[in-house]
Amino acid sequence: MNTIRVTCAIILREGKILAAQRSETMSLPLKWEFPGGKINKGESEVECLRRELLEELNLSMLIKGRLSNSLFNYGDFTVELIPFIVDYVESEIILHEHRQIGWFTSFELKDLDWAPADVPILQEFLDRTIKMPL
Ligand SMILES: Nc1nc2c([nH]c(=O)n2[C@@H]2O[C@H](COP(=O)(O)OP(=O)(O)OP(=O)(O)O)[C@@H](O)[C@H]2O)c(=O)[nH]1
Repeated sequence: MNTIRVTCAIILREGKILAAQRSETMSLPLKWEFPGGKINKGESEVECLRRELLEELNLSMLIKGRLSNSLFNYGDFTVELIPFIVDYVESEIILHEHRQIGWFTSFELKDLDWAPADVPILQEFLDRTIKMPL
C-alpha cells in the first residue's frame, strides 16, 4: 500500500489553536486540518513543515514539541500524519490554498469537521491540554 508521509502543525497563539479548512477543489474538500503537507524526497520532517507553512500561509514557526504520528488508510493511499506543536511567530498570514483559517479554543476545535487522519491527533492534544492547560 502506498503510504505518504505528511507533516502538520498545531499552532498555538495566546491560548488558541489554528485550524485550516481545505478548499472545495482540494482532496477532502471542506474538511478541517492542521496545516502542513507531504515530505519531499531528501527533506527532513522539520524542513518540510517549515516549507509548507511558508508556502500555504506565509507563516514562520517555533517548534515546541510533537505528538504521536497518525496512520489513516484513505482507500487508495495511506497517510502517515506527523504532528508538531509549534508557537506562532508574528507574521501576516496569507491564505494560498485554504478556504479559511480560524483560531479556536480547545473546546471549539472538537466541533469542527476534521479530516479523519487528524482525529487521533486532536484527541491526544485535547487529553494533554486537560492535564496541562495552554
Ligand atoms: N496538510 C495536511 N494534510 C492532511 C491532514 N490530514 C490529512 O488527512 N491530510 C492529507 O495528507 C495529504 C497531503 O496533504 P497536502 O496538503 O500536501 O496535499 P496536496 O495539496 O499536496 O495534494 P492533494 O490536495 O492532492 O492531497 C492529503 O491527502 C491530505 O488530505 C492535515 O492535518 N494536514
